[in-house]
Amino acid sequence: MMRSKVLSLVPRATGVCRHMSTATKLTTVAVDDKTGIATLTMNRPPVNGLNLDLLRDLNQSIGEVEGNKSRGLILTSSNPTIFSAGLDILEMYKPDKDRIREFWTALQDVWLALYGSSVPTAAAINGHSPAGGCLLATSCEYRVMLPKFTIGLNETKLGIVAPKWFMSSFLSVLPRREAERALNQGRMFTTEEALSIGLIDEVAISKEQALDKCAQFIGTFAKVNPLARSLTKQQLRAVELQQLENERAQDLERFLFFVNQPSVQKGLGIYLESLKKKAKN
Ligand SMILES: CCCCCCCC/C=C\C/C=C/C(=O)SCCNC(=O)CCNC(=O)[C@H](O)C(C)(C)COP(=O)(O)OP(=O)(O)OC[C@H]1O[C@@H](n2cnc3c(N)ncnc32)[C@H](O)[C@@H]1OP(=O)(O)O
Repeated sequence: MMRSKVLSLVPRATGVCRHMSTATKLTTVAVDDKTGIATLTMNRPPVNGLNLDLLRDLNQSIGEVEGNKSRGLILTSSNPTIFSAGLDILEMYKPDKDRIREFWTALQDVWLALYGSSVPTAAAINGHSPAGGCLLATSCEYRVMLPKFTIGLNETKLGIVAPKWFMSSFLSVLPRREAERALNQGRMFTTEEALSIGLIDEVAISKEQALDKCAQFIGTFAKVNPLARSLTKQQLRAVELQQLENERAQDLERFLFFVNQPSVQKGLGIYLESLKKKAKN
């Protein structure tokens, strides 16, 4: 059955996959007709850096999945080695004063939409997932990761501070003691370490297997009343969601103040240079 504007038909392992009405370019949403599960794929080369445009497209795609009665949402990446490199540092380094406000507001929107999503969510982490990438993954209810990649909130290593709501997502997954230590250290975990600490739920040997495992997780809710499930999830997440809703304006001002500090700008510049040098070698 056609559930939205259909742009193309692509066969997948589980059923016929319909590409939904994503007029956007940096994300795609494909709904499996058999399972009813939507796969939201980030596609912003080279590293899925979360810039304003990708954040806007993510927002639109999450909204689309909420609106099209999908049974669940799987978040993944079209890049074979990177889930997301986190926030695009170019948005924060020597920023345009209007754009950076829109950027942070769009990031808040994405977190509120994903962490507060009414459908079951899972991340197929098919590559590295630092900082903002880890935020996206930990906003989902389940995580399956491929071997030999890294995940974590490395902000302190960059001389920046993860905002409270980044920490909320992290704390919804990890025990407090582990989360506190990892945040203070800015620690990046290998796939194997992430599994042993509980930061991810399963390891998969391929992206296809990761998507299948995420679909299996979403399938565990098949016999649960959808309204009861979604209200339960929302009650469990309400405190953190409400806190950001209440403090959005202050959170934005705190971010702007912090990111515009000369020492922070200097640190971001040095970090960007080191990434570029690494890329050249
Ligand atoms: C008191 C309360 C105050 C609150 C204030 C809040 C302030 C804090 C604000 C925000 C929190 C920040 C969150 C973040 O997400 S910051 C971003 C953190 N991300 C990283 O540290 C990842 C950096 N990247 C990497 O480690 C690697 O690139 C990789 C592992 C993701 C991929 O490696 P590889 O495949 O080898 O690719 P390259 O390194 O060669 O990179 C290719 C290309 O892409 C550029 N690039 C990589 N990451 C980023 C990025 N995050 N932003 C912008 N650009 C990036 C890299 O420079 C290369 O560019 P090129 O040389 O031009 O090709």
